[in-house]
Amino acid sequence: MEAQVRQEMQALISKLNTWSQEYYVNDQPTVEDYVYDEAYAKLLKLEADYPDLKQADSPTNRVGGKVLDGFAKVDHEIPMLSLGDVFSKAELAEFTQKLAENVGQDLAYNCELKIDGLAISLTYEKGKFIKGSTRGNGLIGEDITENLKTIKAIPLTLKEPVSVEVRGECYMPKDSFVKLNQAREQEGLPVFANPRNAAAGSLRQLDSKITAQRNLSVFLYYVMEPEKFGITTQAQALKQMQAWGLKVDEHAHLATSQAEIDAYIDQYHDQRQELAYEIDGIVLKANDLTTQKIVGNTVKVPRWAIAYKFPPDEEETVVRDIEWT
Ligand SMILES: NC(=O)c1c(N)nc(OC2CCCC2)nc1O[C@@H]1CCC[C@@H]1O
Repeated sequence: MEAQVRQEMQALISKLNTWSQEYYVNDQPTVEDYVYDEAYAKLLKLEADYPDLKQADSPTNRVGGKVLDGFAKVDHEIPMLSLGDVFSKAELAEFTQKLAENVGQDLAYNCELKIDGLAISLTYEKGKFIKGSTRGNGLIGEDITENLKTIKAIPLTLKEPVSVEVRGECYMPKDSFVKLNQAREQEGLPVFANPRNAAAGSLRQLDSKITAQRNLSVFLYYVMEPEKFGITTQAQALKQMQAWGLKVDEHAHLATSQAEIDAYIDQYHDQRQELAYEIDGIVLKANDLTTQKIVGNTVKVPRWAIAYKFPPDEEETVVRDIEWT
């Protein structure tokens, strides 16, 4: 009997985890929501009837029971760096010009959208998600593992049993942000100023059941110790993370000229309204990881990457310029 129940549980878990990966990571669902919900309810019932048969990678483990009374601190052995900013294509060209002179050759740059969220770190041990934290001040962050486990875009188990730390951005999609603020207005609660603040507030909940309701998502953009996995470029790092089952923004583009970089900026400055999430610019990274190592970092930011920030939207400045007497 037990073996049969365990088998039924494992069948449900693998279907639910596959459907979750398709919907939340690949954004390509293959079943309707009610199919997922029915299977999830069946699994919950089985786990209630046979609690000691509950499996470790069951999706029901995503929403923990306990409410924390604080967040433990996490030491980032390798600091979580920030990014230097430029605000014009001219400044950006200066940056790439200087870097090319410094390195003695023209570089290929991996262009990525700059997701307007908050930086997080995820640690997997033999493919299992075991710890997640905020960037904090770059050296010390907060352990928010319980809250990150509720985010369905973060797989609890990778497709390969690798032990790796990855870093990325946690964000709240635009439509979730609008719905959340409408609900808060209904309840007479203060609304969030922007999706970034809403994501930060949602990740800092001591009760992970609240985080679970906030529809957060993530994009991963960094593999720690890439040489351990034979990764030699940033483009390859993104591909490898996707192969492991991690969510990576598909808008990245490898540019080999300033013209290509400028075209990428124009493309996404225009298209950003259509994106399901807010971006505040683009991030340029020297694609070759050996070059990154040679160029190195300052205390706060890498010398091999830069953020180009979009100018604030026109309508915003118009509002700001009006004398509100
Ligand atoms: N917000 C982003 O989309 C983003 C990105 N696509 N790529 C990076 O690369 C890191 C790697 C080393 C230093 C910056 N950082 C990003 O955001 C930074 C992280 C910390 C402050 C910014 O949010």
